Amino acid sequence: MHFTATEGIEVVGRLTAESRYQGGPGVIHGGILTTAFDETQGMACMLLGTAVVTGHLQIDFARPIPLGSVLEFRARIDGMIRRKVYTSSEVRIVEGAAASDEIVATSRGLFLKIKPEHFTPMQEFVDGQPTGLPTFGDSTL
Ligand SMILES: CCCCCCCCCCCCCCCC(=O)SCCNC(=O)CCNC(=O)[C@H](O)C(C)(C)COP(=O)(O)OP(=O)(O)OC[C@H]1O[C@@H](n2cnc3c(N)ncnc32)[C@H](O)[C@@H]1OP(=O)(O)O
Repeated sequence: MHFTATEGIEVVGRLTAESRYQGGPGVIHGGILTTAFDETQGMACMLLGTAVVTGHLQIDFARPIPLGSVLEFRARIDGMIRRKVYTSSEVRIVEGAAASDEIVATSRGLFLKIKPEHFTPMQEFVDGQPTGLPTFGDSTL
């Protein structure tokens, strides 16, 4: 996914529901949608200039999303208390047969600010090369 910062602490990202993302027949898998929300809300947190990890994420799947749809995610920071960053996000189908202004799924997530050394104990278990800290704009999904 590629992300763009908009006004305030908000980001927008797009994802095409490709065939390999199928869950039920003809529709996107809920886990893929959940991952995309995680990525989008994590990217919103990056606007704070600090690393975070997801502590809690809850998704409401409001409508089935047909494969082939282009999805637009919007995420923002709702508030911060100590290391806790509260975020929310919603997604619409912006291209494809089911495109409309209707929100098809929503998400709320709690992210925790961490220090980079959070990942140090895990590095020796990585299968392959760790990719390092991400920069704002692109994620691996
Ligand atoms: C270095 C760069 C990294 C990446 C930079 C961003 C990159 C962006 C790019 C794209 C975006 C990617 C986005 C994907 C991001 C993942 O997918 S990360 C992978 C999935 N998440 C994890 O692996 C996290 C695993 N869990 C943990 O490591 C630890 O549980 C945590 C989350 C760090 C918290 O542990 P801790 O630091 O010991 O925190 P702790 O002191 O217990 O609690 C602090 C506060 O948080 C609250 N809290 C903690 N956990 C929870 C919870 N689950 N529910 C509710 N409250 C909680 C506590 O109650 C406490 O509250 P207060 O007392 O302050 O009121």
